[in-house]
Amino acid sequence: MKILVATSNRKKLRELMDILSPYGFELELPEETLEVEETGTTFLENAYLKARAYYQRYRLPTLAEDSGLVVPSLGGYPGIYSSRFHSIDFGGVEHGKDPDRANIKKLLRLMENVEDRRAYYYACVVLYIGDGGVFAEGRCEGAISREEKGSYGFGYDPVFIPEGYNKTMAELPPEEKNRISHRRRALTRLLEVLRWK
Ligand SMILES: O=P(O)(O)OP(=O)(O)OP(=O)(O)OC[C@H]1O[C@@H](n2cnc3c(O)ncnc32)[C@H](O)[C@@H]1O
Ligand SMILES: [Mg+2]
Repeated sequence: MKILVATSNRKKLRELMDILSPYGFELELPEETLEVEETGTTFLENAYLKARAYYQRYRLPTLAEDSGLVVPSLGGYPGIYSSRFHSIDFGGVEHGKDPDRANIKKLLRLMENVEDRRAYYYACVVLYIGDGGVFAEGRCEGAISREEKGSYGFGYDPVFIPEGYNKTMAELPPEEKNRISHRRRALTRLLEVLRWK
């Protein structure tokens, strides 16, 4: 089954493809990426906004995903703001050409004196097929380290230590991340909802 993927993040796309290709899905990138404003107040709303925007443009079954890092001791931040955390309230951090690094820098600074370092990744995936769609969510529990380590993955992976590991997500090879990630869990549930597996 051919599915359009509503994302502008190449690394996210790679992970979605690696997870879904064994199930016979052919993920296609849109000819043109759309600038979709993520104005929703939840991951689910934002995933729908992205899916719907691409569906309206291309009229193909569309998969979108909205994800982020949730840190309860920061009141849930960065949460739905994860990709642009460096630029929102309590003091921006110089963006440069590397928003992921700026986000991490800000997170570590805010957590300098925070003892409770528990955090989780969250992903909401939506398969949109016209009048509506199906969605599923997944979580990956862990904690925020005090320093960056590793170079695999993207986003907050260099400071996210998944539960049961003493390495950061960025130190785990892609196959290992894709086995335990929030993205994997959300997609597995989606396939179950679709009775695909
Ligand atoms: O909206 P699209 O175009 O799909 O791409 P995006 O990167 O903006 O994606 P999101 O809006 O869903 O924001 C997700 C952010 O959450 C963080 N994040 C999500 N999944 C992650 C993962 O597996 N590893 C590390 N950080 C992750 C990272 O900062 C992402 O930029
Ligand atoms: Mg986004």
